[in-house]
Amino acid sequence: MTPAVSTVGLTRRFGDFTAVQDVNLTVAAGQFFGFLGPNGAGKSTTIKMLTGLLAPTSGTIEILGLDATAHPLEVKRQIGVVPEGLALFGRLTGAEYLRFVGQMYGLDRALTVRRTTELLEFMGLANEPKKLITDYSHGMQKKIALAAAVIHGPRILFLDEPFEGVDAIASGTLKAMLQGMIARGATIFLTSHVLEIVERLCSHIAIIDHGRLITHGSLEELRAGVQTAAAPGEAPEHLTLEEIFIRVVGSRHAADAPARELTWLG
Ligand SMILES: Nc1ncnc2c1ncn2[C@@H]1O[C@H](COP(=O)(O)OP(=O)(O)OP(=O)(O)O)[C@@H](O)[C@H]1O
Repeated sequence: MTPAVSTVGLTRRFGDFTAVQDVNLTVAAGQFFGFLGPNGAGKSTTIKMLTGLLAPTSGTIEILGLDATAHPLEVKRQIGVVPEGLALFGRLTGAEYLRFVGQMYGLDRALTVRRTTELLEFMGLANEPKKLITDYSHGMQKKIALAAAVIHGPRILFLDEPFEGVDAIASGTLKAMLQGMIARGATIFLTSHVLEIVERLCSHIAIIDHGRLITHGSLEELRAGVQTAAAPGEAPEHLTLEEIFIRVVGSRHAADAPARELTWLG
């Protein structure tokens, strides 16, 4: 089956600095994929390239079998994105913004209006219809960005830190929505530092560090990769994703860790 996302040698430089280096990544269609890494590892830069917000320096990207550079519009029709910086139109109300986005995707007016109403209610944003997006709280802005990313029914959803700043109740609703999309055959590509959520939602994981992909596979494969051999008769350790992440990434950073005590603090 054609992968949802496939990159070969994906690289992005900013001047002399290489933010993403030679990344070969495959995400099968229908996967709930978690893209992890420490701060500054290259996650947002990679998502921006996959979604056409940033040009790669070199390498290729295929989205659902389409070359993303050669077919940018076809690709954009199939994907939804909640980028790092959200990029909303603050002077519009939530409803105005969703109607605008729906029409940009070519949905007819009646469908756009229907989905706008459904999405605002679903996200708990229907109570203050006159409020401008610029006056939304951070969590509300995340929700309207997510609503805009799904209004056209994308086959792949790219989410950069979707749960950051979203309250527990809304986060439960969002998780249910994402799981529903997966059940109906969509692919979700997600970055998050909340590893507990990633562990609960994602079946496949990649970890990037200093711009390079360091591991890539199902959660079970990652677990097996770092598992210490169990003694005969002893059950193998059941490592959480957080423990796996710390073992894989932490060991690479141990050498450059600063002194662990701030003696002037009390
Ligand atoms: N426009 C830019 N110009 C120069 N450097 C950049 C630019 N964008 C990103 N970088 C650098 O590229 C590296 C990767 O950044 P990126 O935002 O992709 O990291 P990230 O993994 O998303 O981090 P975080 O988890 O902190 O959001 C960082 O060192 C960052 O400073």
